[in-house]
Amino acid sequence: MSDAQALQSSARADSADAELLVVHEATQWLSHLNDPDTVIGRMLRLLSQITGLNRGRVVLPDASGEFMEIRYAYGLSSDERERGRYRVGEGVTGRVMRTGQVAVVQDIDEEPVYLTRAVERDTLPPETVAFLAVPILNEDQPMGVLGAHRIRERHRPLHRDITLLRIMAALIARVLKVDDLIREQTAALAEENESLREALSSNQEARHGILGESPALRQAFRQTLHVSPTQATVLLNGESGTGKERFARMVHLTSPRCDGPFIAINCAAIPDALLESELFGHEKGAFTGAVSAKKGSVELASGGTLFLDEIGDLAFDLQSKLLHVLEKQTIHRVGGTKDVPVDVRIIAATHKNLQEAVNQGRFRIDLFYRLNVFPIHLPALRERDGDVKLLARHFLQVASQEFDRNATFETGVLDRLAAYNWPGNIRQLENVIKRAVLVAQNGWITVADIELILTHESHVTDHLEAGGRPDPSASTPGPGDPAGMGAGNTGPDHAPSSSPGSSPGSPHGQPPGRAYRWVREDEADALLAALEATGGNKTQAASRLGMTTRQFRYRLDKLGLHGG
Ligand SMILES: Nc1ncnc2c1ncn2[C@@H]1O[C@H](COP(=O)(O)OP(=O)(O)OP(=O)(O)O)[C@@H](O)[C@H]1O
Repeated sequence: MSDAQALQSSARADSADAELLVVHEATQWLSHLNDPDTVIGRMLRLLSQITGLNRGRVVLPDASGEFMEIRYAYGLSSDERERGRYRVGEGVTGRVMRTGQVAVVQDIDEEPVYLTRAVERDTLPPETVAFLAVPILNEDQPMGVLGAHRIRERHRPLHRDITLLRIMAALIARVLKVDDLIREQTAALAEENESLREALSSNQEARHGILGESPALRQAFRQTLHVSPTQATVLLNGESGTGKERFARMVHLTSPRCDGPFIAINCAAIPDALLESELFGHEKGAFTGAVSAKKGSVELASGGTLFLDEIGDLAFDLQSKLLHVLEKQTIHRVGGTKDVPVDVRIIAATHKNLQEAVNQGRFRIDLFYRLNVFPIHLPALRERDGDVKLLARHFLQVASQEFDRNATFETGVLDRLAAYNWPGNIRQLENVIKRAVLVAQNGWITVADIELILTHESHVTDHLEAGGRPDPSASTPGPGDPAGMGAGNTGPDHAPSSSPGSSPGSPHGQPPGRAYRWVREDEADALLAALEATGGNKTQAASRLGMTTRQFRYRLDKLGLHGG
């Protein structure tokens, strides 16, 4: 039966019929339990329209449990609803909530406990008005109050109205209980959903070898996932060893170009004269030694992604040529006469403040704008709250497997590691853990082992600082990579003489803004011992010392050792 039909019927109904009608209708709506606004709203409307119990309201405790507020009502304005706020125990409604007993106020004008707070007296009929309030009970405990006004001079006996209100309160209790249950379950599902989403996203991070829970890292991760599906050029900025290449690979692997090539070039590692042909290729006979034509990295990366590390070190004339690639998607091979079309996405990285390099006239502003379309800052390890311990545990596991050891951190080691400043960031931490695994006695990495390694690290730092350094424009506040024996930047990849950014004023002819670790005489023993232990296998010996084979060879060479 519709509400309108119910109303028509009410005109004919005597008082008993009216009660039955209300109860019958109310139970019909219980199938809409998941919508308490509608169900309770309709119940209150029926009470008013059929039985004359007016301005019905359901008053429930708020989140504090100390106050009650009108949550559902019929015939009250929004102002009146808002005013209907009572402390538990206060007024008639508050008392019903506290005692769990029915309250009958025969004449609201005569009852001092009645507050006249929600509905002002002059908005009510002039004749005597009664107020009835019944508890809404959940297993005998009041969970709220149902109240309504009643004109006292009427034919329906009071006790029948009270009974009707009690029945309605019982039905409302059901509705509210189900609503609570739905809310609880929805919150639990939302929480589960959130943790699944988190797990999924950290799985994705793990899949790309990027570990870390710190907000700073997760922000960089989110930005990366946001930009990767597009074709936008990305500029990664962060100190050495913060994972710029890792992130560049992730952009590629999560982009539509993932099936194409990923080519990485370190602009600081290749002399200017070679870098042009390395990037753009050359034609046969373009220069002495160009015995055949060769494609450059930009061409080789066509259909995929080109990662240009240390872009701040790119020589000025090459900056123009790179700009040309970005603008025209064509390249010009050295010694060539025609433009070759390419389809490449560029990701650049720098540890320098490029904006400052632009201000100082060392970097083209137009190229800067082209590259800086979507900058992502990779936080230094010391800015990644909690990540040192997480990464240390990870590298311990990796190094233990690599060196076939079963190493464990002694208590206190993780705290010591977390307190260190890590100027060489994740690469430095990785190398420190490798070395710790190698020196560990009986499988225990002690605080003393770590102290020793970190002291060595600090000496390297001091050495670098004493040797002069950082370009004030560098974003790196400390030495770029004092990562000790295995420092990734040491060696031919970063040979000072090969840097196009070398400045005559920089110490040892190092490129500005980057600190390099020099090969130390006292490393000779360690190199030879590693060689001996691995039967002369340089790859394994390098790995024992946490270096690449190239770095290992470079050191042997510099120290005049030939290692068999
Ligand atoms: N979030 C990470 N989780 C685990 N390993 C990481 C993470 N970030 C970087 N690494 C590791 O740290 C080392 C340095 O990373 P990467 O070479 O990407 O740094 P980079 O910023 O490009 O350094 P550089 O500027 O010196 O080239 C690598 O061995 C890399 O695998």
